[in-house]
Amino acid sequence: MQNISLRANAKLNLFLKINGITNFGYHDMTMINQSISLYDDIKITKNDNQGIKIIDETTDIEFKENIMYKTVKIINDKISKIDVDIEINKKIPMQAGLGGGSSDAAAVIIGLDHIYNLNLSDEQKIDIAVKVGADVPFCLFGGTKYVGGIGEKINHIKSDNFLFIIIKPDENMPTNQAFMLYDNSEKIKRSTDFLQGIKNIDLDLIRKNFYNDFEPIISDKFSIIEKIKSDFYKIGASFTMMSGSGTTVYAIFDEENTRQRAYDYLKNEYKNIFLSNTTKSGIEIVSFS
Ligand SMILES: C[C@](O)(CO)[C@H](O)COP(=O)(O)OP(=O)(O)OC[C@H]1O[C@@H](n2ccc(N)nc2=O)[C@H](O)[C@@H]1O
Ligand SMILES: Nc1ncnc2c1ncn2[C@@H]1O[C@H](COP(=O)(O)OP(=O)(O)OP(=O)(O)O)[C@@H](O)[C@H]1O
Repeated sequence: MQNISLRANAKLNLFLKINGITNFGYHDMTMINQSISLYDDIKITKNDNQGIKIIDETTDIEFKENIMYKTVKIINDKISKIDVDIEINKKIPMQAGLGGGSSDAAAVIIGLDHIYNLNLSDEQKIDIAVKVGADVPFCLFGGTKYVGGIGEKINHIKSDNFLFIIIKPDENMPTNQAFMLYDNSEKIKRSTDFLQGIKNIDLDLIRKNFYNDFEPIISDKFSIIEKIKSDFYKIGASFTMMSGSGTTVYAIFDEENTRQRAYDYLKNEYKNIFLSNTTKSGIEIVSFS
């Protein structure tokens, strides 16, 4: 195999609780994550001993700063010599709580495993993934997952197919700063007890019990979060919440008609607005040769 094209799907956090700080400074989390049909296109092509090249005309990220470069380097240094050109067409908004960079990294792990016949086990993939970023293990699998630890404990759960609208406001929120704001804030006591034994995620459960510990803190900083939520509810959303460390806000709609009407209306006010559905995996292989 000489090349492989993949879709790296974004994620939404349907539920996010921060349990505390671990010994090495990262946070222990309880999350329910969902991969969605908003994706970056990635093409990996073997080159002839030309090293690692990232071809990206869609962002200003310096190529050695790209999370995909870091990912290839880990595999190159620990597992097998890698010489590839990686082309990316970036469509997932950045610093958004959508796990875009993490999904690109996961696509690189899966793509290299295929074209270099590395035969990596799930454990080996997770091991590489967690070195790159806390959200990368989830992105390797995607679908609907109960995620624990700093992001490396992944368990499958069933869920409905949800109809989303996603709005990314102009404001950005770097993840490390969001955790710092959380650490310095007054904590709201929350419980994850109700999650014990849950086998199926449906809209009713989400509406009654789900929350995101980052939401009140990031909403305090950016009033646009509450404005988007209020606009979503006014136009018929069944549930709306901020994703991850922000600033993206998503809404779930019961009916396709209501969602389409809401989208047609809200797109006049918000330029980064996306219709999106659930996907069963985080990374999809489109073609190879
Ligand atoms: C907020 C979430 O996006 C929710 O899905 C993730 O927990 C964050 O995952 P991520 O962006 O892949 O995180 P990383 O790139 O590994 O880390 C960015 C920064 O977030 C903080 N961080 C991240 C994950 C975690 N469990 N505890 C942390 O404290 C660390 O300060 C780190 O420097
Ligand atoms: N391939 C990439 N895609 C996106 N960001 C990248 C990439 N490589 C490096 N980065 C850097 O990582 C930063 C944020 O990454 P990303 O978009 O994954 O975060 P996010 O949207 O906050 O997601 P989350 O908080 O859910 O992990 C960007 O500002 C950018 O500088």
